Amino acid sequence: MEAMLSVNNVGKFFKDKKVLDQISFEVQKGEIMAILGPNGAGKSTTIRNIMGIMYPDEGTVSFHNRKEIPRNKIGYLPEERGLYKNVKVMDILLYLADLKDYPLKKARERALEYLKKFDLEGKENVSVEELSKGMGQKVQFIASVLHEPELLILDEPFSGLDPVSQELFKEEIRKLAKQGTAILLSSHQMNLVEEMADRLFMIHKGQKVIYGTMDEVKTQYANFKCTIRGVNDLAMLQQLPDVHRVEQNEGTSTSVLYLTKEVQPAQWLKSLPDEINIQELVFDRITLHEIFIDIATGKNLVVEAGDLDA
Ligand SMILES: Nc1ncnc2c1ncn2[C@@H]1O[C@H](COP(=O)(O)OP(=O)(O)OP(=O)(O)O)[C@@H](O)[C@H]1O
Repeated sequence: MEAMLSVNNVGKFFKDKKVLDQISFEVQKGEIMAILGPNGAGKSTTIRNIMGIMYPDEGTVSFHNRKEIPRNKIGYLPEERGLYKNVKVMDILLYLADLKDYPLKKARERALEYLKKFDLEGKENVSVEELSKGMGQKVQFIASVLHEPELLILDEPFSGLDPVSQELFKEEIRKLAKQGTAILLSSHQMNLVEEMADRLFMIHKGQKVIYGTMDEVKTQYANFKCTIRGVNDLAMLQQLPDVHRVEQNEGTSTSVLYLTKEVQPAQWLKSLPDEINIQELVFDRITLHEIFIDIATGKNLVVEAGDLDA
């Protein structure tokens, strides 16, 4: 795979506080790479260092192995939304495309296609201030991709979108990756990340905690869990083999049994005692959402953490 963007041992200080420490990852051509982490973990600072809004105190950022980051090859949807208010939609799109040296005729054609695709047909002469929040976000997304960037950085692209618009964005992001765009996606919506990302980098307190493909992360970090509906005694469940932790929510008859890494699913299921009350049983792995909460809170659902050497 071809690395479009390489972040190498990046460190960043704000006064005496080190907010990024030895951050290294790559974004490859045609992949969706997610950058995740709790609030204040360092995601935006990482992105700002990539975008040249600020510069790393340690380490390097390179694009196609070159230190010069060509701005016209990058598309960026920042977390802070906001386009010039008193300008027509098409005018702002063409202005931004022109800043990226993109041919205007082609930009206009692509803008009209995108407006149609995002249900904004006929809005090209509407002033940006007349758009709803979601519509404004769609226009800003269009602005970030209009010039056919090789690397697209999307900071919380789904926030504030209705489910239909989320689907449109998802579809478009997947399509761009398929066409070869390298995509760096920052999002707190774990279900969407789980669905979309090929690889992920998780940062916590400015340091790497997970880096690998979604499959590797699931296999290595997402231990199995078994959800049983049925009235059962907590102590009995806790004594079952390979049970790491049991959660029972008050007022429901559902128990979630978190299992150890070594568990053999088929053997474990066979070993369940006859007296256990099972109305429903689901056996699956913990979700990315649970992995995230585990790391952010130290809840210890994930038994081991480290590098996947992806
Ligand atoms: N301009 C700044 N001056 C001083 N400290 C800063 C500055 N920008 C960010 N920080 C600090 O750097 C750390 C990382 O912040 P950053 O905004 O990168 O986190 P984040 O992962 O993007 O969080 P969120 O999910 O809340 O957007 C935080 O401790 C934050 O307080």
